[in-house]
Amino acid sequence: MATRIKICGLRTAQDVAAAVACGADDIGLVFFPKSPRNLDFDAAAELALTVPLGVRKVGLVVDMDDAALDDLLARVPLDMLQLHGSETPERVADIRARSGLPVMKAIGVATADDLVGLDDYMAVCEQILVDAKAPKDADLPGGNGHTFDWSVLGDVNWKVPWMLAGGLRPSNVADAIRQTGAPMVDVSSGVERAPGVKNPDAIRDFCAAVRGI
Ligand SMILES: O=C(O)c1ccccc1N[C@@H]1O[C@H](COP(=O)(O)O)[C@@H](O)[C@H]1O
Repeated sequence: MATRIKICGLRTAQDVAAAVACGADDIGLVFFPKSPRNLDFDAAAELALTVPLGVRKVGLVVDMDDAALDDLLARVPLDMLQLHGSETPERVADIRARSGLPVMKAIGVATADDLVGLDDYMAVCEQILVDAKAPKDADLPGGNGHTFDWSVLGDVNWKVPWMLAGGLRPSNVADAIRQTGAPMVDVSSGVERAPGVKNPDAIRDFCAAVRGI
């Protein structure tokens, strides 16, 4: 089966067109004010109109409260939520019920210890995203371009579909897939020319590297 590709942090119609032209399956819209990829809800609603049917629009949120979440869902047509904060399994279940959308929970990984609570999350969400754990002093909990030791994923008994993220780039994504067997990959900073500014050539190279496996 073809590896599913998500390109995250798209901010313009040109970004969307580049990702779609290269065969991206999912596009990520970031709703986190500290991020250089942040979108306000009006801009996201407009951008969503440019995404063809069949390409999944994933809304990335970080510990968003119910009021903001309700507002987001009322204004932007999303197909999935990516929870990239410190949401507990109970909060993930709440958001899933409240939103009625499939939910992907991000887990930050540095060592195998970070995977200890994984079963509790797999019980309450449709999909898991494994990302590099952000450094303690980082402004962002993801989107930092850091990789992690992929070998720690070797012993995981996956009970839901999973996606690999964290420092993926055109030059390492094929190795990452070969080493981990990831069925889905996600990239943000690895296909940018500057924080929040996507590079269409890098998006093309990334997708070609994935499809070339
Ligand atoms: O991209 C962001 O700005 C971001 C902000 C807050 C949380 C997560 C964010 N991005 C996600 O982080 C991973 C890894 O990104 P990168 O490829 O290492 O830059 C990815 O899942 C993004 O969706």
